[in-house]
Amino acid sequence: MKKQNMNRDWIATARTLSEALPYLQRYTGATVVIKFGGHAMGDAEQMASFARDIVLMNQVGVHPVVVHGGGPMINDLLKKLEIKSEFVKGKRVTDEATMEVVEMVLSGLVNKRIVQAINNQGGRAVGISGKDANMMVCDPVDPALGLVGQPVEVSPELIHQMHAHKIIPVVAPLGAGRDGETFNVNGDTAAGAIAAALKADRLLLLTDVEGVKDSSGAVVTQLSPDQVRELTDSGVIAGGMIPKTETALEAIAGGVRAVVILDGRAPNACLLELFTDHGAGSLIRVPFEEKPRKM
Ligand SMILES: Nc1ncnc2c1ncn2[C@@H]1O[C@H](COP(=O)(O)OP(=O)(O)O)[C@@H](O)[C@H]1O
Ligand SMILES: CC(=O)N[C@@H](CCC(=O)OP(=O)(O)O)C(=O)O
Repeated sequence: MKKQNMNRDWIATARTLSEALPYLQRYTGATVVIKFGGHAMGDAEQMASFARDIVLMNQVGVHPVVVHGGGPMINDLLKKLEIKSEFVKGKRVTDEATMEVVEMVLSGLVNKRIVQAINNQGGRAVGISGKDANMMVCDPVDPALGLVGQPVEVSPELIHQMHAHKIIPVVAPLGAGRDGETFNVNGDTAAGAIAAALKADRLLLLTDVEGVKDSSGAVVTQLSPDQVRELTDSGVIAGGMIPKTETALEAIAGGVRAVVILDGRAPNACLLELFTDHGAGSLIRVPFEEKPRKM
């Protein structure tokens, strides 16, 4: 690279850092829940990049909570074990044999991989599931789905304690039943319920598309709950995007300030969203008189 170009890069980097100041100030002390979906996890490098963003966020005073998925990893192990699995409206029909695999993969493999990635970047992450300290108590969603749980009581105390001890919680989406059962909870649903219990400032749903797309395929950068309902009713929001936008609406109704659906595979997606003028993905919140979304 020519010396002149290198200087230009450094100047751009310094400008980005300088422009981050108001955002750093805005998010100091804020609680940000990040749902890290199985499709967003990618390879070791993407995992390391995600972990670095989380550690940086924490370093500048944000209280992050990572809630993860792991659907593709559960599918892989079920396939190896020759256990058939099917989904109804985005939720896995979960019998006892499937539940054992789900817990093994989510609380074991996936949770520990994320914890280790964050700790490798200098963070202090501890892995838990919604069962720990009875944090997320669930009822069955529908008898036809077996052990799929709907969170009915989320107690944020354990997470507050972890933050007070400068620990980054990494939460596997499993719930405790009232009769000692273990429930499989959709990762988006779990993240929304936890974000609502914490009255989080932001819920970031990391997925494998740039954001919510309209009928022409363009990403909509800002949406009100009413616009989300219109896009769902007209069938533009479909498939795996439905649980995400449903989660967004429920989280907002539950006291979360705003929800962003963004591409977790994009480098530094979380930092771009929180700390730059650009933002990323689709921001969903109740509209109020304010300057337009940063873009
Ligand atoms: N209007 C829409 N805008 C964006 N994506 C949509 C839309 N409708 C459906 N989708 C689909 O939703 C998918 C995201 O859901 P999913 O694959 O379940 O994500 P994850 O595994 O990250 O939880 C996208 O890859 C896309 O195919
Ligand atoms: C009830 C239900 O469907 N649970 C999900 C939990 C994992 C998940 O949500 O993973 P992603 O976020 O990667 O899709 C499942 O069994 O696949």
